[in-house]
Amino acid sequence: MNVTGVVLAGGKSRRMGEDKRFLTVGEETLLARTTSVMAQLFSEVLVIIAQDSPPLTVSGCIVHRDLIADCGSLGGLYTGLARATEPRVFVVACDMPFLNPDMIQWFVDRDPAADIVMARLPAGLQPLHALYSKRALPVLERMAITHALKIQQIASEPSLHTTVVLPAEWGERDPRAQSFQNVNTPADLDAARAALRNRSLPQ
Ligand SMILES: Nc1nc2c(ncn2[C@@H]2O[C@H](COP(=O)(O)OP(=O)(O)OP(=O)(O)O)[C@@H](O)[C@H]2O)c(=O)[nH]1
Repeated sequence: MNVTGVVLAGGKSRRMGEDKRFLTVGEETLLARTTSVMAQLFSEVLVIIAQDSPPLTVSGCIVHRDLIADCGSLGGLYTGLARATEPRVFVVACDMPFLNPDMIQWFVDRDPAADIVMARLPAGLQPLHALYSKRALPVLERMAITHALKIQQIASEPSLHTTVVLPAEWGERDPRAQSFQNVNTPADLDAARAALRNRSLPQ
């Protein structure tokens, strides 16, 4: 479908206090959960790690190091987009325990003419469950150079066509917005594990 899947996995996990990628939710680590959903959808899946990260191997994925250092998730997105062999990428964070393949597919199909497809949540735009075309690369590069690292700001870039998906649209598919949740703290991790246990209970 001319889209590369990108999983950002180069964060410092400061709020968690230990490397989030290898914490388990259910049977699998967060990194294995996210990459296995992406591998169901995309024939090329890239995992982007920090420049100073120890080596990492992820089954079925190609691992790249950040091309630019110290630019946080924006640097990871830039690297994924630059390294992708397809003209567009769908990017997620490695700490999203409830990625939904149908929802991702729906985002990918939502507006083939757009340079960016991003959800608006009640708290604001969610740039790490989003589609980007390579046309966004020069803008991301400029943002990195000027250290304007809030990826959401790309949505108001006049040279790019951004489609914002509103809660009224995605909410039909995922009323609890679980697709967009990420795990930052030990309390978030406990909540994700509890949500998974509740899901597996017979209704
Ligand atoms: N490749 C890459 N990914 C990053 C970088 N910084 C953050 N990420 C990823 O971007 C996503 C969101 O990161 P955050 O949760 O905001 O940051 P974090 O560093 O993981 O956690 P904190 O240290 O608690 O802020 C996660 O998937 C991170 O692994 C980076 O410098 N490079």
